[in-house]
Amino acid sequence: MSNVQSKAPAVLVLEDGRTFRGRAYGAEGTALGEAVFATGMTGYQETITDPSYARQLVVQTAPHIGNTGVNADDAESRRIWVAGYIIRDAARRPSNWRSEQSLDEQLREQGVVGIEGVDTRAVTRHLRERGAMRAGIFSGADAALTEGQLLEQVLAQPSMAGARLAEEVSIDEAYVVEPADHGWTDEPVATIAALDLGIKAMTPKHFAQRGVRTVVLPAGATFEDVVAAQPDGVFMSNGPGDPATADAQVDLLRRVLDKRMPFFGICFGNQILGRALGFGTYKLRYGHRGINQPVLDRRTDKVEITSHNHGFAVDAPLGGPVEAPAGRYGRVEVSHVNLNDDVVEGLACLDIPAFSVQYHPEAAAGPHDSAYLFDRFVDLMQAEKHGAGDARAASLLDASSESDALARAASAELGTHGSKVSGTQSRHSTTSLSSTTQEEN
Ligand SMILES: NC(=O)CC[C@H](N)C(=O)O
Repeated sequence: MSNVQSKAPAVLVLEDGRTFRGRAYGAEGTALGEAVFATGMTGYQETITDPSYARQLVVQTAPHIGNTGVNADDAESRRIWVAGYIIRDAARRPSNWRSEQSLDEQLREQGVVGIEGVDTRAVTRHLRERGAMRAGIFSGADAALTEGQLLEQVLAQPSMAGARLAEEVSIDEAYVVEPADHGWTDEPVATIAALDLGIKAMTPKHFAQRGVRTVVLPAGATFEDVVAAQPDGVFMSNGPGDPATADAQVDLLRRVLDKRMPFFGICFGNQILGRALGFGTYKLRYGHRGINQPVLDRRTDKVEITSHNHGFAVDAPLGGPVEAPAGRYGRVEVSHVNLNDDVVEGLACLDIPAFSVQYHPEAAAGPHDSAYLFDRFVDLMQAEKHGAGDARAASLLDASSESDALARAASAELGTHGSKVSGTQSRHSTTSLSSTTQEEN
């Protein structure tokens, strides 16, 4: 097997000077990016092909990687996007009936530098304490330089804060995903314009399975492009980089909201809605990346186990509804909260048809608990189309008056949860939703 031959030395260098030695995995050379850890026990192929990981060196906490190989169906986009890959034990031999290639081969083919044989638990603990940071993987001849020289390269790269990357991973030409492509046999129920900021393939699939046509537009699409798709609703996807740089998309979304077009956003899309409504965003210390994050839907009081990949979050108040700081969109409330650290995981507007979540209802990989959000968007578009928008707003209002009570009940229960660890990432650690942490992840 090709990965058995690959034993050149490799080193991971973090920006604070800590180094970890291992062996080359995938392509040999240099990879620079932000070191982050992902806790999913499955789904490595979906992880590496998620465009939101652009310019990141991903540490997998699952110790065995590559066991089931890779195949064309499970890729979430057209290529691998992680800038580098850090693992403990590489499978010597993929074993699965769906496997078409080994992961090691595919990383080589696409020129992605990795490192194996690293104590990924130690790397993860370090990043958890010190925060995600700039790093480099150097293998083969590149690993022969002195640690000082390698560190210099690590420090010469820009940091993730301030990075504008969505345009780099997006498409050049619009395309359409038809419901019929995914088994829908009736007439389409709606059309949406979806801004590809790093969209995952599973997202339009979810829409298609509900009868929705998705017109996927490049990240730089204008309001006129959106209108030309004649959409019943607008969607903004997940994507890499710092949401503070997404001014063009924030402006576009404001025009969408001004026209009262129904809106749904996922991850980067949630951060853009947050900004359009007038909230700020901030960088989390180490972020949420994995497939087992507990999130409370405050409208239903249900806890979902969810898929995450974000390093930034919206800075919005966790209490009841507030007037959107931007002034012209009425009231908004935090609809979803992460139960590990109180980070804002969703926003719901009460007076306009718009909502979003910070996590990944499309899963891929991950649990399917949150797929109801796609149904919620279809319902929202139908309600607007049939002039039932006011009734919808009223029903949201009812739900929101319940949500304080729900949050209090959740808080009482969480009080017995016994948190002990340093460092929540949230700006809201003193609020009523308790101060639990990310210990279990
Ligand atoms: N998956 C995403 O959309 C991530 C959004 C943003 N790049 C963040 O890290 O928070």
